[in-house]
Amino acid sequence: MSETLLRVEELALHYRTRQGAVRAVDGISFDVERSEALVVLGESGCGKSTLAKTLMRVLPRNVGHRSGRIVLGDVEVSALPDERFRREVQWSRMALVMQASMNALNPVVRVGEQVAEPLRVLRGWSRRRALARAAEVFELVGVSTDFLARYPFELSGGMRQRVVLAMALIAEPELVILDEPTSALDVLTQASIMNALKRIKRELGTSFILITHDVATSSELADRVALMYAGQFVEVADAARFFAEPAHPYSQMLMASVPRLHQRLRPEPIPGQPPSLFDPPGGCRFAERCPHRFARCDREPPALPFGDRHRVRCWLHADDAQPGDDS
Ligand SMILES: Nc1ncnc2c1ncn2[C@@H]1O[C@H](COP(=O)(O)OP(=O)(O)OP(=O)(O)O)[C@@H](O)[C@H]1O
Repeated sequence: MSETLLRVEELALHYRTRQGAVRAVDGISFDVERSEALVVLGESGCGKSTLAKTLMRVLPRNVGHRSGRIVLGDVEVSALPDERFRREVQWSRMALVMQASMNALNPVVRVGEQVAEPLRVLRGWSRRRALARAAEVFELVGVSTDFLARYPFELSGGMRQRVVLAMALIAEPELVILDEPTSALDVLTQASIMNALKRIKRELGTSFILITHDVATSSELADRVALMYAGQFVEVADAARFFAEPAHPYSQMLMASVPRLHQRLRPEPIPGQPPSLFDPPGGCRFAERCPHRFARCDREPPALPFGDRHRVRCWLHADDAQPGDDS
């Protein structure tokens, strides 16, 4: 039986800047089940990293508005004070592999020690016990235990990325958030890391939120897909359904823009640019670029239910809305 691990309701995070508020995450709701991988797709700047950082509470100082509920298991983690969140949730129940974190390993500390560190800090384990556990996790992510005593500069990019993944997994969190974990790597290394993630999901029952702009790689792991646009999720659906029959016009155009082998039609780029997050348009945020725009798009569409666990933020899918309808 499936069981909800993470429930996010109306999450919003705006940054304060001299030019005004940047509405990087603006009313996002979704859930993730145990042992499920949700892939968050979206163009650069749409708010994907901000979503990850908001969930994990690793935010810069210039946070303006923050609201919404985050429930992990049966704990409303968004209501916990920082200190309790750090002690009880961060890294132990929910871990984050930040964008480019493989380049942020400490250059003067052996990688085994770095991976073992969270167990020493969070659980007070001895160095020896923590290193023994680090060796197990190295095997899980496909790094030979011979590498435990090496320094980061002695490892390839792919190996460093696996080490960072091991660090996220060491305390056996129920949820791991990965922000563009393979974008700097070659395709074979990407595929091998995706396979390791699939195995971990199956064997440990870990849930993943994988953030990426790479449709092809993400399809390997995805059970569900959320497509983000200008701070909002425009569609959330089962992966098979999303890839075969995307419902939102942006999803359809995104899928048509992905080059495929054996495809007769040429991939079509999406014309135009996403709106500014300083002052996003009042109606549908995709309307400017949408070939199906009609009068109702001047009003902001809600995330409309469209079958089981499928939501689409588009008036075309409101039962009573049709193109040509001026209401
Ligand atoms: N600390 C900050 N202060 C102000 N604005 C910020 C800050 N961090 C990010 N932004 C802005 O918030 C928006 C969302 O950024 P974010 O990094 O979350 O997007 P992204 O989808 O992860 O992009 P990418 O794929 O390029 O990393 C962008 O307009 C970005 O310029």
